[in-house]
Amino acid sequence: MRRSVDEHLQAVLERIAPLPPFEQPLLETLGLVLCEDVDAAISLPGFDNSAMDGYAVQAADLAGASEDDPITLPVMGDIAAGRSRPLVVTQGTATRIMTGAPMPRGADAVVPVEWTDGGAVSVRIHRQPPVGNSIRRAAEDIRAGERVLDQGVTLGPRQLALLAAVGRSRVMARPRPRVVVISTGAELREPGSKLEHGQIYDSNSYTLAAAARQAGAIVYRVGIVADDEKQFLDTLSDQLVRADLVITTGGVSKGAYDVVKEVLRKTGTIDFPEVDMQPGKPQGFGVIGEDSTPIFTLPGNPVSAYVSFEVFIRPALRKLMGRLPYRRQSVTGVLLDDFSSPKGRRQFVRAAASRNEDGWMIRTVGGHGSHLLGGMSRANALIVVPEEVTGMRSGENAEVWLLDEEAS
Ligand SMILES: Nc1nc2c(c(=O)[nH]1)N[C@H]1C(S)=C(S)[C@@H](COP(=O)(O)OP(=O)(O)OC[C@H]3O[C@@H](n4cnc5c(N)ncnc54)[C@H](O)[C@@H]3O)O[C@H]1N2
Ligand code: MOO
Repeated sequence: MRRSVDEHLQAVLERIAPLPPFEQPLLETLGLVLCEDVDAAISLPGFDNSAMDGYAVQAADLAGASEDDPITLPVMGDIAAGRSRPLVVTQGTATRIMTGAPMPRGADAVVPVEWTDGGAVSVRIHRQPPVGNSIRRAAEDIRAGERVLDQGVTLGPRQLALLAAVGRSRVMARPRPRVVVISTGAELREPGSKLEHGQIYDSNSYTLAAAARQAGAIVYRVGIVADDEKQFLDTLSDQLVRADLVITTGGVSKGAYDVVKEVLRKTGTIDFPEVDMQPGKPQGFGVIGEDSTPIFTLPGNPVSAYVSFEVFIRPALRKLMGRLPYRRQSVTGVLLDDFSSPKGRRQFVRAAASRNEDGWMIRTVGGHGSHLLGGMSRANALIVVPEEVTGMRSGENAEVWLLDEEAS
């Protein structure tokens, strides 16, 4: 089976439904999509309060106060922030007040401490405050009952600030997808262990676990499963209970030991198309197990696995989370290198994109080989070369995806 990139992406997204929302503790919802309209239960501020450390007064008592002609008032008490018993300021008196403390009845202005001698028993004031000076009014920010957040927004630090301020400890949000990452291959060893000739360290499970976590998922990196049919199936069925999505790498091309494909083909619920792209031609996607959990079987070559994540899995994760848009931010920039591209396949070329006063400048990094991790580590972008294009030259405009940017 052959598919274009767009056909395969469409086939993937058709099988993925957003996860049902549930109520979660506030901090857990960072980066998640809010699934309720939130109306404020209280006003902000909840009461008139002081914007400054100083003295609550009746402004009329200070008419004419100046450096040359200060006015002294007796200080009747102290109001710290958090005080709930109301005080009263009567004519001809002052009360010391701290920032955020409730305004005492009778007072109509706050004199900042800088306009005074700072006295605790009596205070000498050398400037006249206008009525209302340094008072933060009840409800001037948010009115009780007002709609403060609409469902569909992605929750970030600023939105969490507001939710906490109006008293919400939990909100309805679409949860993080739980993603299981499995590497297959007899040649694979854990980083930190000793390699024999012919063995390599498993990097793909780290790439994919990190990429999925960055996309907002909770990740279980299972690590390495040897090319053994029973072990692979046992691992998979063990892991399915905690997965909203499974990713495997390796074992999907035409090798004699391509276990993943051999085993999963038998389920009949997973397609193994050749997708017209480079890298990332051998793809697998379908559903597995009682809950029809989506599973991606990515090619083992490290760059192919990573590019496949960006092209297919990141959009799938964003759909599970209900987050639009599915794609990375893409920009057009000026190419600084020449390269060729296979006809009929969409090529994703590792590149370094930087911005100067003329716009985005795009330089390719490393070679085209799907095993070249050095160049990939220096890339921050992928040049997207359309199927019909067979080469690009320095000076041409190119579309790139910025790999460190969220699209908004
Ligand atoms: N005769 C053909 N051979 C290959 C074809 C083809 O069409 N005909 N396609 C090539 C392409 S394109 C790709 S991509 C790979 C896909 O291979 P598999 O998915 O079967 O993966 P493996 O054979 O297991 O591994 C390929 C390569 O990647 C290394 N690898 C695997 N897993 C990891 C890992 N977890 N961390 C780091 N590196 C890993 C593995 O050692 C191999 O070098 O097939 C081509 N062959
Ligand atoms: O298509 Mo493979 O994924 O290029 O190296």
